[in-house]
Order: sequence, then structure tokens, then C-alpha cells
Amino acid sequence: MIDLSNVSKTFTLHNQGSAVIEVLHDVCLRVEPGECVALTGASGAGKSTLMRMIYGNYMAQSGSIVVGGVDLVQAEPREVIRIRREVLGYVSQFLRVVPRVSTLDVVAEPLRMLGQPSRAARARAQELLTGLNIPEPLWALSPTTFSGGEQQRVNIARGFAHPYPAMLLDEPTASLDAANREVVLSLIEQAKARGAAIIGIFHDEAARARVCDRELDVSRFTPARAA
Ligand SMILES: Nc1ncnc2c1ncn2[C@@H]1O[C@H](COP(=O)(O)OP(=O)(O)OP(=O)(O)O)[C@@H](O)[C@H]1O
Repeated sequence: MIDLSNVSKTFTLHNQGSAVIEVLHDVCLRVEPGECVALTGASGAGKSTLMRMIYGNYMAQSGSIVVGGVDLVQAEPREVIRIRREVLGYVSQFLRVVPRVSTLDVVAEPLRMLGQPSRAARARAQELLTGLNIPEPLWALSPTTFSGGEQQRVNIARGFAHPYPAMLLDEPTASLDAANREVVLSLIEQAKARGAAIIGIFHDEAARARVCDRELDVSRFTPARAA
């Protein structure tokens, strides 16, 4: 479902004498449906860079990143957007808050974008917000003024609204209390059970041990460290 072959990434720092930093070299990784792989490695090894490349935010210099049958390295922007809408979910650490849109609509939006009727999309959003302990009086409000933890839970609800076949999770349990951490871990387990292929960064070691089938130490592909 997610298949990376010989993916390399170099940054050129144009404002610093065009210094070139090779961050990742020849990354190969295949994640099967129902499997969760944790990216590990020291700070600066390139975990976030790899996630951003898979999501198409950073361009890979070479190699292929095939998700849902499409090579995102070669794909047209329109095709990347389709894959993000239908196939590849991304739960980042922070919610991108859109002012004046209610929490319920923020969570229901990915389903509306896929053409689901508003009623069904909102029903699913309500189910997730209830499970993640967001009090009902907040649902009609924009999450702009919510606490950090509340925004994170709204973001998780939004990320899990659609049953994506592939998912990227960036520290999904960071700064959650025990009860909500448990809800998120079971959402991940349910996603695996329905066959989602998942790649995640988990600094929470117990969470990683519970939901991840294996680990990939990204430092293996960091040229400066390997040398
Ligand atoms: N946009 C960028 N421009 C230049 N260099 C970058 C850019 N993004 C990341 N890097 C560099 O790439 C390297 C890997 O960074 P990355 O954020 O992927 O590491 P990480 O493993 O996720 O670290 P952490 O665990 O601290 O979040 C770092 O040396 C960083 O400085």
C-alpha cells in the first residue's frame, strides 16, 4: 500500500552559500495493509522529512513513493491532491484552525470532500468527538480558542473521519491524558484491523510497542551519520 524505493532527499540552503545537506539516502520501505511501522532515530535523523516527502510536502530528489498505486514523486499536483483526499490521511501534531468553521464541520469536512451526505458526515464527526471527550457544547464553536489538547483531539477526530487505506501519524499521542491516549491507540488499532497501512512517529515508547509491528531506524539512511 505504501512502497518507497531508493528515496533520497537533499536540501540546498540558498541563503547560506548554497550549502547542500543530504538528509536521506536510498530509503526503501514497504508497508502492507494492516501494518504499522514506527520511524525511529535520533533527533535530526530525518523522520519528519521522510513523512513530509511521503505526503508530498517535500519533493524527493530521486526514487519512488507509491501510495494507492500512484508514484507521488512523479505525479501531477492534481493527482497528489486526489490521493490525499481518498487514500492517504495525515494526522499532524497541530490543527490548522480555520476561523468561523464549527468543530463539527472541521471534523466532517474530509467526508464532505468525498461526497458523503452532510448528515452522515456529521454523524460520524459526532461519534468521533464523543469518543475523544470533546464536550458537546463546544461542537458548534470554531476550535480557534480551544486548549492545545482539545485542538489535538479535534485534529485526530478529523484525521480518522475517513477510513483511509494509508495513514501518516506524527506523534498522535503527544500531550494527551491517559484516557484520551487510550482512545487514540484504539483508533489506530481499529484502522489496522480494517487494513490501513500506517507509518508513524511515536516518542511515546509504550504506545509504539503496542501499535507498531516494526521499527525503521531512519539514521540508517542518513549519510552523515552512516559515514
Ligand atoms: N526545510 C528544510 N530546509 C533545510 N534543512 C532541513 C529542512 N527540513 C529539515 N531539514 C534538516 O534535515 C534534517 C532532518 O530533520 P527532521 O526534522 O526530518 O529530523 P527528525 O528526525 O524529524 O528530528 P526530530 O526528532 O528532532 O523532530 C535536519 O538536519 C534538519 O536541519
